[in-house]
Amino acid sequence: MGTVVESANQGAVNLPTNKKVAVIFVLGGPGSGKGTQCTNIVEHFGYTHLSAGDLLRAEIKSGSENGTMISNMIKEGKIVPSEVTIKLLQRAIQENGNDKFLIDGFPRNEENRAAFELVTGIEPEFVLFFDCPEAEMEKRLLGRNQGREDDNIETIRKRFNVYMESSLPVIEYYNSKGKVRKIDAVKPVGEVFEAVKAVFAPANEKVAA
Ligand SMILES: Nc1ncnc2c1ncn2[C@@H]1O[C@H](COP(=O)(O)OP(=O)(O)O)[C@@H](O)[C@H]1O
Ligand SMILES: Nc1ccn([C@@H]2O[C@H](COP(=O)(O)OP(=O)(O)O)[C@@H](O)[C@H]2O)c(=O)n1
Ligand SMILES: [Mg+2]
Repeated sequence: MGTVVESANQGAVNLPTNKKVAVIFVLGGPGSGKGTQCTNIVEHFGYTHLSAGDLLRAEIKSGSENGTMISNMIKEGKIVPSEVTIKLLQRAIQENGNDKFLIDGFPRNEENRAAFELVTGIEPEFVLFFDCPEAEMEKRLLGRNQGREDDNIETIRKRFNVYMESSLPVIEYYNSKGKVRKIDAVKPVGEVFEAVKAVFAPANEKVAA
């Protein structure tokens, strides 16, 4: 594994002192296959998968006071204020015994990125970026069938706009720091995972393929 980063413990919801965690951000457009590949990575390389979208959807279901706001933002394809999402991520990291995490779908804009760094002091080991053409992502989202309120063509278009305007710049930021591992995500699931394995295997040799 690469450098392990220690939490700076500056935020309102702190990670336990000295809890060392390695974080990989998993980014890419809506429908690029982030969740699908995270499931494979968990199985093969022992990471814990934290999907920002899943945590937000669970927060709605839990009847939280923020539920209505989160639900409205997801229906509009907008990005929820980072303090809400970061608290959910911090809690999930804190409650988990593992020390290595895939953070899927976060940071999605500059505000997410800067606030997470400030509050947790965590820098990602690297960013796994699933690069996929919009037409393929659209086809996948329309066929996803998970009953999601945002997988309709109107919201999908809004999510693509947010991705282009707000999320791609975050990927560019990490690219300029040499941290992006880009994967061609248009291929079938198994082929994409072969490319993912090539990124993870050198640092995780303890786990058999
Ligand atoms: N490489 C792939 N080829 C075809 N379909 C895929 C591929 N990867 C994922 N899918 C399907 O596309 C949809 C979106 O995948 P998902 O992993 O949920 O993407 P994301 O989390 O990036 O939105 C799902 O229905 C999934 O089964
Ligand atoms: N960092 C994040 C991640 C998701 N979200 C919200 O959750 C929605 C769904 O995110 P997701 O990651 O589950 O979506 P996919 O990229 O997996 O299709 C986004 O469109 C946003 O409305 C957010 O506000 N902030
Ligand atoms: Mg997803």
